[in-house]
Amino acid sequence: MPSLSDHFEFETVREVPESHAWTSLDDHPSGEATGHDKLPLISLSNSSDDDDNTKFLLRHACQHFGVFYVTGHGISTNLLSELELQTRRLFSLPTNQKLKAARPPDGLSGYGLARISSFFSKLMWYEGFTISGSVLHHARQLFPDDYFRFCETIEEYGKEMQKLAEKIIRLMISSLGVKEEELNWSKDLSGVFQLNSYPACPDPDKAMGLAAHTDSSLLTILHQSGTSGLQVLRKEDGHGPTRWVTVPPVAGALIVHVGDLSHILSNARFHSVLHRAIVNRYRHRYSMAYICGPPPEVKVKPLNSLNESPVFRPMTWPEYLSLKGKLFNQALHSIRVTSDDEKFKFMHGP
Ligand SMILES: C=C1C[C@]23C[C@@]1(O)CC[C@H]2[C@@]12CCC[C@@](C)(C(=O)O1)[C@H]2[C@@H]3C(=O)O
Ligand SMILES: O=C(O)CCC(=O)C(=O)O
Ligand SMILES: [Fe+2]
Repeated sequence: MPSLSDHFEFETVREVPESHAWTSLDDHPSGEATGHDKLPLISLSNSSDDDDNTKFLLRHACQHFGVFYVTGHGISTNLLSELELQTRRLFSLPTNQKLKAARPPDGLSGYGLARISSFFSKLMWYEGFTISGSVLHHARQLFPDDYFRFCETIEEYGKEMQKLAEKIIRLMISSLGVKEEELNWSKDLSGVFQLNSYPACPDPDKAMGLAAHTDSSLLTILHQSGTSGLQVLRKEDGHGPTRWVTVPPVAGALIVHVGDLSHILSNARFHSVLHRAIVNRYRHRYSMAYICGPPPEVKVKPLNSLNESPVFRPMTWPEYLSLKGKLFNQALHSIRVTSDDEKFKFMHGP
C-alpha cells in the first residue's frame, strides 16, 4: 500500500517514474464540452428561495450533469485570490515541513497522498491537504512563525462556503418539490476543506492527477486555479458513447459537484458524477474544495416527501465515509435496497 515515504519532490524529476506511470488514462476519449455537453452555468445573484427559474435550472443540472458552475455566489475575488495564495504557500513548503503536518494513517486531517491511493497500484501526480475541524493546529505545524493569515483565510472562506452550501442545498431540495422543513438539519451542515496540488508534469499523458471518483458529500464546492484539469465522465447527449469532458475554469464561477449523499437524499434523481483531474506539462495546478455534509449524527435517507419507495438504506456521513474507504466507487451501489430487502420488509414489516 502506498505511504508517505512514497512522496518525492515532483519538481526535480525529468520523467515520470514507473511508480507514477498509468496505463488507464485513455479508458475513454477526452475532449472539450460541445453542444448538449456544455455544463450548466447558474446565477444565484437574484435567486431567493422561491425563485422557480433557478430551481428549474438546478434540478436539470443535478439530474442530467451532476456538476455545474455557479456565479453570483457572493464570494469576493479578493477572498478567492487569498485562498489560492495560501494554498500555493502551503504546497511550496519543503517536503519535510509539510510532513510535520502529515495525516495520520487513520486520521482525517493533514498533508498526504490522495486518500484513494490504496485502491490503485500506481501513485498520483498529486499532493493534498485536508482540514477538518480547527485549522489552528495544522497552521502552527506548517508555519510556526506566521500562521495567522492562513488561519484567517480558511476560517473566513469556511463561513462563506457554509452559507453558500446551505443556500444551494435548500434550492436543490425545494426543486424536487420537497418542503425545506423535512431537512431540519440544513442549518447545521458540516464542512471539510480539501486543498489539492498537481505539480507540472514532464509527461502528462502518463500521469494521473486524481483518479476517477465521486464525492462522498452532499455537495462539493470547488475553486480551481486558472488551469484546466478537471474532467467529468459524460455520455454524449445523455445516452451516446462515454467520454471525459473537460470542465475549464470560468472567471468568477465556482464548480459544484453533486455528492453521493445528495444522490441518496433525492432517491437517485440527482446524480453524483465520476470525475478526475489530469495534469499539465507546464503549469502547476491547484484546486480548493469545500466538502459539505450533514451533521455527523444524521441518518441520511431518501426524502419522505418524494413519496416513493426508498432505493437506499439510511446511513450517517461518517458511516458512509467508512464504507467508501472500503468499497470506494462501489459504496453507493452497495447500499441500494435490493429486492431481498423488499421481500424481508414484506414478510416482517419495515
Ligand atoms: C470528507 C471526506 C471526503 C473525501 C474523504 C474525506 O474524508 C476528506 C477528503 C475527501 C477527498 C478529497 C479528494 C477526493 C476524495 C475521493 C479523496 O480521496 O479525499 C475525497 C473523499 C470523498 O469525497 O470520498
Ligand atoms: O482538482 C480538481 O479539479 C478535482 C478535485 C476533486 O475532485 C476533489 O477534491 O474531490
Ligand atoms: Fe472530487
